[in-house]
Amino acid sequence: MVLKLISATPSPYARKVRIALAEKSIPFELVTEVPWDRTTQTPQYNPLEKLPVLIDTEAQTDEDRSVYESHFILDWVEHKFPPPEYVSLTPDTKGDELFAKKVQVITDGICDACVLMFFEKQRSSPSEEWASRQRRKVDGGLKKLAEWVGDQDFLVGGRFTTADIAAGSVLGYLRVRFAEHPWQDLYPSLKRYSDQLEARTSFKDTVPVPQTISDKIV
Ligand SMILES: N[C@@H](CCC(=O)N[C@@H](CS(=O)(=O)O)C(=O)NCC(=O)O)C(=O)O
Repeated sequence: MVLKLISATPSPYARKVRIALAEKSIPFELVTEVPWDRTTQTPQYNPLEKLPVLIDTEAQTDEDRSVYESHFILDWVEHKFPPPEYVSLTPDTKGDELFAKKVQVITDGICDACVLMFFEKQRSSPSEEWASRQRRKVDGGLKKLAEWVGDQDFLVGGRFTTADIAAGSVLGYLRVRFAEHPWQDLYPSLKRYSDQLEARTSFKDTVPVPQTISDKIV
């Protein structure tokens, strides 16, 4: 199977997929773009016009060719590349597996609120109410994440799983996109947890980088 990933340098959602593929030693071609620029390829592969999109270049049908929505891409990768040939990123018990999906609900929700805040700030007259509503979601999500992490090294089952990929990706995104957010002072153990994840090769190789958006968006 020859895989191509459409990604963007700051994307916390795409970073999840890049980390998962790296941790499972699955080779892929990385295509980096800006999904808001008119040159984006995403509409060819995702009706929602969002990245990341994982493309199975050898698929027999268009339907099978594109995999989109980061949490689903992670499930798809785990399904298509199972143990023992590939490292498992899925927790061992059904209960832990369900919890790992719940973690992604919170982490993706924090990312979604960050993206909405980012674009609200681009508007000629940003709504303070709207921005503070999104900020509450970020703060509430981080509080929950800190509660779940506690003083553990991994979120579930005592080993590295998709839950840690999702949590590490959103914390790494905050470091770059919302450096002024005081989460590292508020939650020292969450900072310890994030620092430890950022030391993994798969994280070192995928640190988010801001992008330049050429076209008008909002
Ligand atoms: N829920 C989606 C969110 C993906 C998403 O919002 N991607 C952004 C890029 S980034 O925010 O991740 O950098 C995008 O393609 N936005 C284009 C658009 O929304 O039209 C996922 O988990 O994959």
